[in-house]
Amino acid sequence: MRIEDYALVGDMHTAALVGRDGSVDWLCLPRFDSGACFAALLDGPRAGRWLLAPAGRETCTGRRYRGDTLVLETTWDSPDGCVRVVDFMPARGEAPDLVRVVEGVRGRVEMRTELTLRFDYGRVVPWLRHEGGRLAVVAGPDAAWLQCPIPLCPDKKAHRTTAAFTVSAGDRVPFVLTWRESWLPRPDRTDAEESLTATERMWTHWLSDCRYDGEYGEAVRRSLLTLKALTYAPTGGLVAAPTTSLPERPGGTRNWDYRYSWLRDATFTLQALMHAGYDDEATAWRDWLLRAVAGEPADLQTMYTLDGGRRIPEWNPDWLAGYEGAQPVRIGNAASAQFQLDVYGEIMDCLELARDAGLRPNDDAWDLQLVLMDYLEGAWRKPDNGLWETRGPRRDFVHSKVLAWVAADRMISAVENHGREGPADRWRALREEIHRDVCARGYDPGRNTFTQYYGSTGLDAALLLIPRLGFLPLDDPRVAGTVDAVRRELCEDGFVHRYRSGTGDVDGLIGGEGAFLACSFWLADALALLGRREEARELFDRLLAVRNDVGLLAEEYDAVHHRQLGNFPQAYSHVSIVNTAVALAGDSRTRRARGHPGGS
Ligand SMILES: OC[C@H]1O[C@H](O[C@H]2O[C@H](CO)[C@@H](O)[C@H](O)[C@H]2O)[C@H](O)[C@@H](O)[C@@H]1O
Repeated sequence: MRIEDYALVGDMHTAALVGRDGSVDWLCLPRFDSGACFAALLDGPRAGRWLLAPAGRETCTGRRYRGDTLVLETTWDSPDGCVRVVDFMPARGEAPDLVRVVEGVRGRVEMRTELTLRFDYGRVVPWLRHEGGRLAVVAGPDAAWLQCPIPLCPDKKAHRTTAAFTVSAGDRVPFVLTWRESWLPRPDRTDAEESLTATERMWTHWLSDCRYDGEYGEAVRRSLLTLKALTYAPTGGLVAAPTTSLPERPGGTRNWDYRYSWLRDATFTLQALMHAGYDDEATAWRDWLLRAVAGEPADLQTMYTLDGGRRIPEWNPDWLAGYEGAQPVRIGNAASAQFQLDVYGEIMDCLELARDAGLRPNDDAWDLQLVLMDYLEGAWRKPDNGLWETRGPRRDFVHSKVLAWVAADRMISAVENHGREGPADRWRALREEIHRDVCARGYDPGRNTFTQYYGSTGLDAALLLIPRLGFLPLDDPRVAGTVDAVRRELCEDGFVHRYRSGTGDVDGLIGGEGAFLACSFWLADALALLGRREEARELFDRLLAVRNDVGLLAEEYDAVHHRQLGNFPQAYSHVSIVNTAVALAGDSRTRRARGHPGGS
């Protein structure tokens, strides 16, 4: 399956990817960052999957989400008959369920199912047994239970279960797979039909609070649902994506684990949620942030586990061949130990935005900001790994320094506009100093553009954020100059690359990558802010057209082969859909671009 052949179902603790062939090829249980029990995505069926489809048929003829929900309908239609599989994960009760209901629509259709559970990312082959009218699949700490009304044929040698059955028009055949710790008694039975009604109602109800009513409603609503699905309900933490190691170039090595909560990605998400009227979710994330980053400011991480934990060691499950052979597969993420200067600015920006939007105040926020700002005053000159998490030498990335400016600017704003107490004059002087430094060392007057890092002539799509961040007034020629330079030098068929990659000079990684979708949306935002709305709209429409048939986007796009690349679905990309749609609607809650305090 291509990456865009998958759709997402989830229960806000974890999520599954369902292919157009009716196979669930990715599912980590019990939460996003647990071991996968279906890892076929990264190694084919032997690593675990659950196929449920008409016998002898490959891909479906159509699929869609039911209305504004995460209930997926996959349909196979042929002259002989029509059948639908309805997939969803009910809101988490005592144990996670994946429910699949086969609906006979027309005629008679021969169906088959094949359930291959492999715990720990395909490594652990469990035992199968029948217990209490259900199939039990057990190994080590994991147990899964399958409940269905048809006879199953466990293949004890191959350690998988198959079944063949026929559905006629009007038939409904429910399957429920439930996970539980192996030492606990078997879970209560789940009523598939009741769960279906409740799940539909839950998503529809959640989305009914959406305040966006612009022309891009369908794309915004699907993106909001996706972001909600990527949020870990117990803590408010958000995964960057529910997958690991979907390559940023076919067969390449840029394969990363995104099942963690990045401060940067989540900050953008907070903006999107607030734009759409989801203040409760935004508050939950703000409070997650304050818990996660409490501690020594020098120990601030760029990403945390879903509950705010800090240890995310990176390792390779070498038994997995990788998506279409892309090696290595990575679990964990070594970028968690990097120094990324921009994160401080993103935190300050996000907390100030929360104040501007009138989110319920949190007493700890300002104390934390004071401590972080103290640290930043001494640290902003240090080279860092940048927002792209380069694994090459640390540099003085211009975007990182701009974000240090943002940190000072938002602290001053909190004093000036929200009555917070702090050394505003000192911060004003710092803001001025950073501004001067960036304009002197990070700007190429010959080409009228900011550059990627001090001393480099390369460009960086992160510079597209300059207008939105308010670092310079919108009519400053350096702003349009930078936007046009990025467009000229980093675009491929209209899609924006993060920077020129491939040689290892910047990021220490050999081999290029696709166009980065979030950056492409940032170009649309920048054009809109510069008043070039038609260009912005045209680009936005092109980007929306790249979404798959159920409205989902990965991290990157291969503009040559027209394929999605990288982890999927990616919060960064969906956040960008919401933020750009709001920018195009000219929503007043889209702050920024308000000037250039602290420099010229
Ligand atoms: O390209 C190298 C880096 O790629 C990943 O980082 C990217 O994803 C993050 C999560 O969405 C995002 O915050 C960051 O800006 C992106 O560059 C990967 O996680 C890194 O380990 C890797 O070095």
